[in-house]
Amino acid sequence: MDNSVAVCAPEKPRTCTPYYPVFLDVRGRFTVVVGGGSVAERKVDGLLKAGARVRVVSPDVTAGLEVRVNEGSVTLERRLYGEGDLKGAFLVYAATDDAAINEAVYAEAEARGVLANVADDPQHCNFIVPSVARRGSLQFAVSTGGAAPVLAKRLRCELEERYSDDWAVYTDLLSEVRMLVRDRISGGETERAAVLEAACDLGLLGRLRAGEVLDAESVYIEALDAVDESGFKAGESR
Ligand SMILES: C[C@@]1(CC(=O)O)c2cc3[nH]c(cc4nc(cc5[nH]c(cc(n2)[C@H]1CCC(=O)O)[C@@](C)(CC(=O)O)[C@@H]5CCC(=O)O)C(CC(=O)O)=C4CCC(=O)O)c(CCC(=O)O)c3CC(=O)O
Ligand SMILES: NC(=O)C1=CN([C@@H]2O[C@H](COP(=O)(O)OP(=O)(O)OC[C@H]3O[C@@H](n4cnc5c(N)ncnc54)[C@H](O)[C@@H]3O)[C@@H](O)[C@H]2O)C=CC1
Repeated sequence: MDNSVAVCAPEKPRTCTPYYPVFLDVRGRFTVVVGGGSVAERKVDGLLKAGARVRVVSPDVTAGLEVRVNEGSVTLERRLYGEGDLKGAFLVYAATDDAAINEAVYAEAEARGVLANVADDPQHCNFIVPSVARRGSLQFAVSTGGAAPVLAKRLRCELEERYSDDWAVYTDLLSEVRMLVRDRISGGETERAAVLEAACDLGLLGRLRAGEVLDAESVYIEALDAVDESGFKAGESR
């Protein structure tokens, strides 16, 4: 596999920024979205799904955002953006239809050392927003590095079709098995990984779909047996 850093051809600089992907914990964090159109609404929805506190600054908002405001999940400053609006923000989104305002929002964010996303200008984004498919703890975030957002969306839709909701149940089950492995297997990472790999080879998803009731304890034992059979010493006291 080629691990080299993407090198931009000078004539095509924007399509090959080597973005660094992360999953941020924004629960309870204060975020500001400037603008109230459909793009702002999409960014707000993503933030709410992740548990952020959201303030929207915009003289008008979409019907969808109005619902969010009325139900109390978003606070709205129903006015134009003014310098100082980003104070205390953890993340900032500039999503107005006015390029000069978006630029001013970016400049204030920069001055405050806050990460900013600018909807109409990938060159002035500290981060871009991926297309996301969620299945409980399992998340797929797709980015084209700003090259073709519609492709990111297409791939997200394909992932949603390919990975049904039972993947969330399967992921939770593996998480519980992992807790048991961590508590009980005294060996090193290699021993623990072997049991967890074995758990992944038990066809659990198909069995869950077939209606089998599986609990972490029984899966743990089964995985341990599979490892024992393969001759590996898990170093565990059962
Ligand atoms: C760089 C980035 C910055 C950012 O927004 O973070 C950016 C930038 C721009 N998008 C533009 C247009 C469109 N964007 C979408 C859709 C989405 N755009 C999203 C992200 C991103 N868009 C970031 C890069 C993501 C990546 O790496 O690929 C998604 C994934 C996530 C989200 O927004 O939540 C979400 C799909 C969510 C989903 O459904 O899964 C559609 C389609 C649609 O709306 O159905 C169109 C119309 C078609 C078209 O023009 O391509 C324009 C031109 C504006 C103009 O011409 O005025 C710019 C500006 C520019 O490229 O210069
Ligand atoms: N990144 C992305 O995913 C996409 C980006 N875009 C770009 O995003 C921008 C916004 O797109 P839409 O939501 O469709 O636009 P829109 O025209 O529906 O909404 C713009 C919003 O900004 C508000 N606004 C305007 N001036 C303001 C100010 N000074 N202070 C606060 N709010 C202000 C308006 O009241 C309105 O609510 C456009 O520049 C568009 O080119 C468009 C499509 C996708």
